[in-house]
Order: sequence, then structure tokens, then C-alpha cells
Amino acid sequence: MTAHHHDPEHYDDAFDDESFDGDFDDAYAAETDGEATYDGDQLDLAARNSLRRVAGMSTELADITEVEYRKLLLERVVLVAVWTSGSQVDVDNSLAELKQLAETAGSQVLEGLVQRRSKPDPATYIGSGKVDELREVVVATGADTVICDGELAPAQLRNLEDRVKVKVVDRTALILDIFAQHAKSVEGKAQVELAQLNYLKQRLRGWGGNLSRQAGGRAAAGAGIGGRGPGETKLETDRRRIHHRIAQLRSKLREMDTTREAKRAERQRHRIPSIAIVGYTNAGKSSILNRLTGAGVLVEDALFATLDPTTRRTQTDDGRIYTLTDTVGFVRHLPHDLVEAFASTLEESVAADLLVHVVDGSDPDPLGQIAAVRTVLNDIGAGNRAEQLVINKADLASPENLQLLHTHAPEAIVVSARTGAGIEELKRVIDSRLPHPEVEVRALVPYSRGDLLDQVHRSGEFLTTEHTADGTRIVARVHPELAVEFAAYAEDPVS
Ligand SMILES: Nc1nc2c(ncn2[C@@H]2O[C@H](COP(=O)(O)OP(=O)(O)OP(=O)(O)O)[C@@H](O)[C@H]2O)c(=O)[nH]1
Ligand SMILES: [Mg+2]
Repeated sequence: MTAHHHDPEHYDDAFDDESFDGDFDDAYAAETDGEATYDGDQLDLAARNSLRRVAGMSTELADITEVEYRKLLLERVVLVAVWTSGSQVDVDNSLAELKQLAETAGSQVLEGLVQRRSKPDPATYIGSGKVDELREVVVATGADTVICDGELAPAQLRNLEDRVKVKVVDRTALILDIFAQHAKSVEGKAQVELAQLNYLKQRLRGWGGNLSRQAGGRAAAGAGIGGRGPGETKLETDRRRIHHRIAQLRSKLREMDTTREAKRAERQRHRIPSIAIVGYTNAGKSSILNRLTGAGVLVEDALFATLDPTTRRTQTDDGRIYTLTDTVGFVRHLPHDLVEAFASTLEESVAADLLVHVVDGSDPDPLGQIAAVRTVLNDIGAGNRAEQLVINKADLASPENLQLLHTHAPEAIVVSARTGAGIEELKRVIDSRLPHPEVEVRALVPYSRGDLLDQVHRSGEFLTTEHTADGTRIVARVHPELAVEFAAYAEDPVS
């Protein structure tokens, strides 16, 4: 009585041809590529690797400081952190993460220094004595860059550079650099460039001064103005051009936002439930998307592998369609300019019916990850969305971690995108948490109206179907707009 007699082929054709043409871009094609292997087919990994450390993007700003900034190759680096609060373990975790970030940016980490202070030194971030020690380490290791674990004031960067005599960047610049290397879509690139320009705007003089002193160094090598120093006039020109470019990018991004808005409205019109996969960077979000949809999205053991949100459609076991959006990962102290620049892409998650929040169960501090992600979600106005916590990498996670997470979040589902463990349960939970259509209809639908049944399949749910001589007798739940179409075939409720 309850069997569905829909030919899947026919159904797919109808879906593709009618309402969703072009709506999911190449999603449809990618989806038919077959089962996810492993953590998914890693389609553009080769492309990504071949791009790594290719500096800069071509913009009209070919000759100004901003481009030099992007070309700074952070190769041999020393890390520095100021430890103001928290335990030794917290500091170690934070420095380990900074190391990972630096390596993601393509650097080789030579050494890490930590200083305990009640607060960072206003002039040089670390205290004066420590600056001398840092200088010695830099000389001894032959480092060309120092990366500070925080966001430094322009003056702090400048002073520190003056004292240690190599380039000094902060965590924000490092994250921006990674994003700049990874951004692929036109929109992603524009967002990152906007964030970089905003960051640079306040530090223009600092960077310029540093670059001029670094004549002959890597930073200045390809830049053209390294030996000259910017000079006031040049600075003024640069500043004006940066402002102009920022305005250009803003309006470009607004346009792209309109397109996205239209697509979202279209999905809304078809009432397709939507899920956004959110979580800390490298937690396995893309792997889970691949597991759930066979999407073939890039998976990489690197931070911020995903910058462009990818939307794939998929369906529950009983055939209800929903969309899954893979989003950019979050990190502790995500630069505010970046959050702002990515706000429009992140709105996708704000608008989702359900957030699937992925946590790396094997991380040394999974609760810290969860907290950092929730902070960003709050920032972008998605703090009160329905959320399903998913603990990933169960194959790697220690029993202690899993126990801790279970105590803290008993509702969480434990999965491994690698082995596939728990994925079926995740599907079931998603199924049960997707919004259900509100109107129940009972109808005898003539065989000539197979199109109506297709619509139920897509956007509603069959409770029962029965094939009779006169047509298909159904009980189904559908949206009000669709319910109207069944009026002509309505049957009285059978007792
Ligand atoms: N052992 C193990 N590794 C996993 C699992 N899931 C993902 N990984 C690995 O973790 C790394 C990150 O996976 P991604 O899916 O790219 O993570 P992500 O959250 O999309 O990362 P970003 O897009 O960079 O924020 C890759 O090396 C994956 O192969 C898992 O369940 N077990
Ligand atoms: Mg990803």
C-alpha cells in the first residue's frame, strides 16, 4: 500500500528540466559523478596544489603597496605569542594552531616563543627584553618573518620590525594571506581583497616603511619600489587608489549578492528545505558533504580548504529533496574584516532551516572549537538557528575526547566521514529534523496527472500511495500552494 511507484529516471528528468534549470549550477552534473570515495572525490586538489604560493591576483593595482603586501612570501618564520590568561595547555594549543596556519600559508616554522605577561606591551607587543631575545633567534635561525599570535596595532608592528629587522605580521594578516591563496571564485576573491584592503588601509605607512627598509629582501624583490620607499605623495596616491578600489569591490559584491538572493528566493519558492554545514576549519565539513551527496568537493588536510560555499541538492531516503551548503570554516579570532567580507556568503547559513555543526572529535580542544564557532554564528546572526552537532573523525578521536563531548553535548551524533561510521544515523536525524510540509491531502489522482505526483515527490511527502483502476490514491503532506492543485481530485477522508 505504501510503496512508491516512481521511476527514478523519470523523476530526475522532470526535476532537472522543469523547475531547477540552472539553479544549482554545475551541482547536478557533479552529483551524478558517483559515490564519494574515502573523504570524497577530491576534484581540484591537483589544481590547488599547483596554485599554491603563486602570489597575488591580477588587479588594476599592479604597482602599489597592496600588491606587494600580497606578494610577501612568508617562508622561514618564527612564531611569537603573549600568554595573558588560560593554562599552559591553552597556550600550547594556540601556538600549535598558529603553526598550522603558518604552514597552510606555505611557511616553514623554525621556532616559537611565548611570553607570559598580564597584557601585551603597547609599544612592541612582547616586552623589551623579549624583543632582544627574539632578534637573536631570528638571526640564529635565519628567519625572514615573525608572526605574532594576535592582532597588533600598526605601531606595534612597526616598532617590532624596527627592532628585529625582519618583516613582522600578525595572525590577522596570516589568515588573510591564506584566504587570498585559496579564494577561487570571483566573489571569494573580491571578498578577500576587500578584507585585505581594509586591513592594509590602516597600515599603509607601516608596510611601506618596512618594505623600503627591506630593499633586496624577498618582500621587495618583485615589488619594484622596494629600494625607494613610498614617500608622502606616493602614500597619498596609494591611499586614494585603495579607497577607490574598496568602493569598486563593495559595489561588485553587492551585485553578486543580488544574484545569490534571487537564487535563494527561487529555492524558497519551491520550498526546498536547506541545511548549512558549519564548523571549525579542517573539521571535515566538506568530507561530510561528500559523504552525504557524493559531491566531489575539495577535501584537504589544510586550514580553509573551502572558501566558496557549495550548494548541493540531495534527498532523504523517502525522496524528499533538500539542499546542503558547505561553508567556509571558522577559526578562533577570525579577523573581523573577513567575517564582514564573507557576511553575504555566510548569510546562506543564517537562512538555513538546520545547521549541521561539525566538530573535529580528534582536536585537542574540541569544546574550544565549538565555542569559537558559536561566537562567529552569533556574530553573523545565526546564533538561534536549529543546530545539529556532529562529532567527526570518530576513527581518530580519543575515548577521553568522545566522553567529554558526550557529557557536554549528549545530543551530538558521532560519525567518521572517513570510514562512513554514523553517516546513516546522521541521515536519519537530518531526515527527522527537516521541516515537514504542513497540509495533508487525500486525493485520487488520475494517471494523466503524473506531474502532480512528481511535485509531491520533490517538495512534499507521501504517507500512502495505492494504484487503482482510476488513478493513484494518495495521502500526502504538501505545502499550501500545492494543496490547492489537488482540490479537483480531493477525496473525503477514509475512516
Ligand atoms: N581520520 C579522519 N580524517 C578525516 C575525517 N573527515 C575528514 N578527514 C580529513 O580531515 C581533513 C579536512 O577535511 P575537510 O573535509 O577538507 O574539512 P573542512 O571542514 O571542509 O575544512 P575547511 O574547508 O578547510 O574548513 C582532510 O584531510 C580529510 O581527509 C574522518 O572522519 N576521519
Ligand atoms: Mg571544506
